[in-house]
Amino acid sequence: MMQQFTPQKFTLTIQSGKNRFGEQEGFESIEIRPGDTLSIVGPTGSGKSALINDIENLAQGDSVTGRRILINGEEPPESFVREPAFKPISLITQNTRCLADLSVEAFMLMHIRARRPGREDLLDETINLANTFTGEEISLKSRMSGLSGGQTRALMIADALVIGDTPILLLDEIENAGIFKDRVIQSLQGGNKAVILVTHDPYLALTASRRIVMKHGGVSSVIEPTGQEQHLIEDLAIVEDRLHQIREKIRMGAAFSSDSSKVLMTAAAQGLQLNRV
Ligand SMILES: Nc1ncnc2c1ncn2[C@@H]1O[C@H](COP(=O)(O)OP(=O)(O)OP(=O)(O)O)[C@@H](O)[C@H]1O
Repeated sequence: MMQQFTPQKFTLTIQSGKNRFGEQEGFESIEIRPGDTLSIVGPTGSGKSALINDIENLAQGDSVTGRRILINGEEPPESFVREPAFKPISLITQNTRCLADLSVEAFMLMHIRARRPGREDLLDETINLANTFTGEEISLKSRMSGLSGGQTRALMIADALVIGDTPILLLDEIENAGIFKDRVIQSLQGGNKAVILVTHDPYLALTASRRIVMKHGGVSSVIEPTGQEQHLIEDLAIVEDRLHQIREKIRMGAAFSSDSSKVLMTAAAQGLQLNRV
């Protein structure tokens, strides 16, 4: 029987370890509860994936960083790590691929039977949600192995949200995955999960409720926004929207005239000014 977690009672704690130079990290412990969003930022090689992996593997001082991950204040039982049905954490990376040569329908039903027996109704909900995340529609009859990278990620995220139902969701740089990230984030924020995402995307990084900054393989600081960044977030949303429109036009094969840039910059400037009023 699968483990059910009560969101109100679930806490994941990261206890600090050491950076690449053997120095203690810049925090003692970080507590994460369902409903929290945390972004992990930092330059290449700064230890973002290592942090995500520590959380995924529920490290107990046994990784290169020496961090420990507690569940509800205690060392989690071995079954949380080894048995997929008990694991309270889902991880989706850019490399998440499905090797099963099944139809989408058969794969999803298999997962529902393992995690949510009797809830076959979740199949449609999952596919519909996945199709809001991707521009290329996924059908129940598609082969899992034939899905594009964007379709696979869209389906895996919808699956983690609707069927997996784990209290912690880890996303490793999903912004490059050919999905509508704003829609994904909206869905993630509505749920009773904690979302921890590694990102190089300014909008995703700033909209999280806490920002973990990585340096030399360790956490150098944890920023808790005070509201001062709100204007910047609103401006970024306008810029993002313009970029999205251009990206979609390019995908559809559009070419642009020499006026396009002027029109774009004026529209963006107007948007930013309106935003200031
Ligand atoms: N605290 C640490 N002590 C020792 N080695 C570490 C530590 N943290 C990370 N490393 C090692 O440093 C290397 C780079 O770390 P990692 O892949 O996590 O960086 P990253 O920020 O995810 O990089 P990228 O942005 O390129 O994906 C890895 O080999 C990792 O095992």
